[in-house]
Amino acid sequence: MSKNVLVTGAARGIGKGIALRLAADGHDVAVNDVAANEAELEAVAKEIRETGRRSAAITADVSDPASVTAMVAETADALGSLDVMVANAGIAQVLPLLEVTPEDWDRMMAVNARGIFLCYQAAAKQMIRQGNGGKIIGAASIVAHRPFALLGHYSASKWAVRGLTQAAAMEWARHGITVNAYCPGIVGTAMWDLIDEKLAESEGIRKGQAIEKYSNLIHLGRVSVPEDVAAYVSYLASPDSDYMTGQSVMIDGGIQFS
Ligand SMILES: NC(=O)C1=CN([C@@H]2O[C@H](COP(=O)(O)OP(=O)(O)OC[C@H]3O[C@@H](n4cnc5c(N)ncnc54)[C@H](O)[C@@H]3O)[C@@H](O)[C@H]2O)C=CC1
Ligand SMILES: CC(=O)C(C)=O
Repeated sequence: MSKNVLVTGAARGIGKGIALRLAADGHDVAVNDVAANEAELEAVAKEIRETGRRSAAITADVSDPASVTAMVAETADALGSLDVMVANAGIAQVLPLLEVTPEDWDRMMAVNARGIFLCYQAAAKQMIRQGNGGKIIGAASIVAHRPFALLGHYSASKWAVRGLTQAAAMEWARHGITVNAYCPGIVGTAMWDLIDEKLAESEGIRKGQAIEKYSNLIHLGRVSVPEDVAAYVSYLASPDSDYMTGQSVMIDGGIQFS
């Protein structure tokens, strides 16, 4: 059955992959990103419309409460309801914990923890008003289970998502809303380009070597692509996952066992 979906951080990377997969599954999909990425976001919405599904491109900063409320209202206006929220937007920063400033910490938490919380909460309020339940899905990470050195404050923000996902699942179950998170390992996106570059700088190695080093720990033998994550989100958005809530599952090629 076709559902009305909103995916944040969908101008590129994993969010774009999820938006295109959910459209291919037969859903109508509104997409969000920051205003600076409006052109790329519009291109994703156009690509979705070309598949025959409805879409809307909504620029908003997910760390801003008023913008998130407006984004959810705009999605419900454009598509008729909000049935599935994919709170995907996130940022990363490579820095030793001894050098993380309070401002670095606050920026990380503002987008990755508060932003996910605001999206979860605004979506839940909308779904409760609609009265038909819903599915809320958030971006955590393998580092929400097993932190990576030099990604300390990023890891903390993803542990926050994992805890929030469990608490929200408990509180909103009575409204028929399930809440789950996805925990990718290493996905070849702009985010990992940046991580690789910064790790290379800090370890005095060449660009490309850091991701190579981490890739050697992946039992399935390759870095993942957004489609790997999107396939799991497709399941979370489908009725097949109706009895699953509060989970933060790793899609990591087995790197967790290294
Ligand atoms: N790439 C990876 O290896 C992994 C990524 N993740 C998580 O998956 C999610 C997506 O990551 P990628 O696609 O790799 O990153 P990316 O950097 O390629 O894309 C993230 C998108 O989110 C948008 N965004 C950032 N801040 C925003 C804000 N305040 N409001 C609205 N949009 C905002 C960016 O503009 C960008 O388009 C993130 O939450 C990330 O932490 C988790 C585990 C691994
Ligand atoms: C970006 C991220 O979450 C990892 C683990 O690389």
